Parts: sequence; structure tokens; C-alpha cells
Amino acid sequence: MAKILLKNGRILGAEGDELLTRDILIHENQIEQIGENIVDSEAAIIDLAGKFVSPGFVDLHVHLREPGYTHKETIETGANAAVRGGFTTIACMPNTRPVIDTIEVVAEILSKAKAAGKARVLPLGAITTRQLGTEHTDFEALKEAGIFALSDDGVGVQSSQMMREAMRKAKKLGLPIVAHCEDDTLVKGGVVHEGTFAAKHGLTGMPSLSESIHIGRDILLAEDTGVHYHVCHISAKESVRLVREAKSRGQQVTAEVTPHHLLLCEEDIPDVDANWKMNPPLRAKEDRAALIAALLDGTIDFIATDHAPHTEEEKAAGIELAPFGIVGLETAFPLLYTNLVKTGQFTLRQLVELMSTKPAKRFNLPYGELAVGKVADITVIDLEQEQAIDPKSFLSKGKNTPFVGWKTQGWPTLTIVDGKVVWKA
Ligand SMILES: NC(=O)N[C@@H](CC(=O)O)C(=O)O
Ligand SMILES: [Zn+2]
Ligand SMILES: [Zn+2]
Repeated sequence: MAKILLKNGRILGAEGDELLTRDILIHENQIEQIGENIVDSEAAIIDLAGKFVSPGFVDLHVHLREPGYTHKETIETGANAAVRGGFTTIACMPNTRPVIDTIEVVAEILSKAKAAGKARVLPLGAITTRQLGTEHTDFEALKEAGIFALSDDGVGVQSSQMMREAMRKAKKLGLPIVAHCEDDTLVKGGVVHEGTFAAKHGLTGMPSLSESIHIGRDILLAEDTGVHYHVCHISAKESVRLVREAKSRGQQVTAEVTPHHLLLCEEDIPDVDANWKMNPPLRAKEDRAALIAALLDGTIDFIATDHAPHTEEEKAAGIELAPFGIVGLETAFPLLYTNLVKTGQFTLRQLVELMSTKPAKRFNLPYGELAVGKVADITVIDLEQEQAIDPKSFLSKGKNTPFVGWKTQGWPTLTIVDGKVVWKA
């Protein structure tokens, strides 16, 4: 009968950003009581001394790299990085080696995640075998094995016919299609956004169109099938326009945006440095503004990090050869709290909803709420603590971030998953 009593935390009330001092009693894996001056003689007491208590964050776009690329990250190191960043549930993408395209790989990931005992891990299954785009995986078997959704993240599904059939089958099984939107014929070896930075440095650009064209295509295909269609890491203003139009017709389309696309644009790239290389790339100033507006008006549903660890050696290969991707789990909340909430663009409540309540709700997951009877997935944050981002402190194997040295406030200090303390500063 494990009981934990969190004393003197501060939680969001029914509305607004005012914080209320409350105690929270956890019994086994559930929140049993939230109130003032709770007394329980059996419970282990943790005094939170006024720190902010949030429902645990949910990140539906993470690369854990295992099996196959354990030099970049493992399920264990990734799950550790997650809980340090305040994430209690993470969904992991299938671009591993082997790809998550068989029930064996799903079982391996679930068992390693359980052994790690940190964040809850929800594997996505590949849409196509080896993510080659030519043959569908066995959706039914993968669903049975425990996948959370289908995605070929890392590459776009090039064939419209393959995507259409995938949506039809996924709809029948009640599985969402989570799409990395990229038309290979339009990208042609680009390494950064087709814009000012590419022009200045003579680099091949990746046009916004390479993303938007897939979103437009897929919205039409999804309309026809009624599947839940989700857009990964949306980055361009034209893409936002398409999602907004689909939503206005009541179509079940959702979209996520990363912290880096919200906070950075191509003009911020200081130099030809691979720690600023990710897919989709940092786009123009107007794109960043469109993403923020879309997050505020609900066109974009939530935030996901697209945590994509790579080694220092790989990133040292130079901007043209280095792999795409940056880490995000351990910096997301402090970066967004400091640069979007402290600046007055978003409220703390909105940020918590975008990082916890909404991702859970949109995908029907029973998490993301701090309420009696709910699963005890809880993140405690010191909103005052200021710290400069230092990759050396990361629990992730990946140190690849463009945010080195950024002074940020709002660091998680305690994370509880399923009623168990899994991380403490
Ligand atoms: N986002 C990235 O830049 N890279 C991701 C792949 C992906 O999310 O498409 C990776 O796996 O490294
Ligand atoms: Zn992707
Ligand atoms: Zn990704």
C-alpha cells in the first residue's frame, strides 16, 4: 500500500494562472486526494515547499534509437532524459534498426522500457516495412503487440496510393496515422530551409513546399477515409493554413510543433554548424510567427520535442554531411517557460495544456490531468531556479542542441510516474 503525500505544492486552480497551495495524496498509482492540510499517517511525506506541481508532460515524438543505434541513445538513457525533463509519457518513433515493423521489435522496446522503469514508453509502428514505402507492415499484429499509432517518421510516405491504403486500414483498426511530411522530389539533398541562410552560405535548400504538399495531399486522403491524421513537427506557414482549413471543416486532423520551431528561425543560425541542422529545418521569421499564432488559436494542437540524439562525432561531420536532428527532452519546459510564458505570450496554464493535457486528450490517453482518481503522473518544477543550458548535464547520450548557454528558468525537480518517484534533482 504505497502512499506518498506531497505537501505544500502549488497547483493551477480552475482557471487563470493563480497558483493554489495544496497537498496531494498518492495511493499506489492514483491520485487519491487533493486538498489543504491532508494528514495521512501511512504516507511517505515529501515537502515541495511551494514548488509548482504539474500533470506529467507527454511527448508524443521522441527518438530512442534502440534497437540499433545505441551509441546515440538507449531506451534507458532516453527514458532517464525524459523524466529529468518532466516527461512521464513518451512515444518513440520507428526509425530504429531494425525498424519497428514487427511484433518482436515492439515487444523488445516495451520490455526494455519496463526494465528501465522511468517514463512510460509508447512505441509507434512503421507504416511500411523497413520504412521503404513499398509494402505495408501488419497493422493488426502491431496493434495487438501494443503500438500506439503508425508512422514512418524520418521519411515521408512518397506514394499517395500507399498512404491512401494505409489510412483505410488504420481507420478500420482505430490507429492514428502520424505523418512525417516530406516530398523527396522537392527536397533533393537540401540541408537547411530554402531561404536566406541557404542563399548566404551557398547551401542547398529544403523548400517549405516539400512539407506542405504532403500535408495537402494527406488531408484530402484522410478526409476520404475518416482516419485520425496527425502532422509531425509542422514548420511552415503554408502547412498551418492547410491544417486550419481542414479543422474548419471539422476533419479529425491534429498537428504538433517543436520547441525549436517555436523559438528559432533561420536568421538565428549563427554559423554553418550542424547543431542547427534538423528536419524540418528552421524556417523564415514569418513561419515562426505563424506557428505561434496557430498554437494560440488551436490550429496546432500541442508541443512535441522530436528529441533526436546524435553523437558529437556525427554532428562534427559538417552541416552538409551530419545527420538531421537535435535533442529536446531535457530543455523543452525551461526553454518554453522562459521564452513564451515569462515573456507574456502564453500563460503557464496554456503551456501545461500544450505539453501534457492536450497531447494526451487528442490521442485518448488517460494522462495529462492532475485530478482525483487519475493516474499519478506528476512533475514538480522550480519556476524560480535559473540555470544555463549545459549539454554536459544531460542524461541523454545526445548533446546536440543549439541552445547551449541559454539562461532559462523553470527546471523540473521531481518526477513521479504511475505513483513512483522516478527522478529527483
Ligand atoms: N527530426 C530530425 O531532424 N531527425 C529525426 C528524424 C525525423 O524526425 O524526421 C531523426 O531520427 O534523427
Ligand atoms: Zn520527422
Ligand atoms: Zn522525428
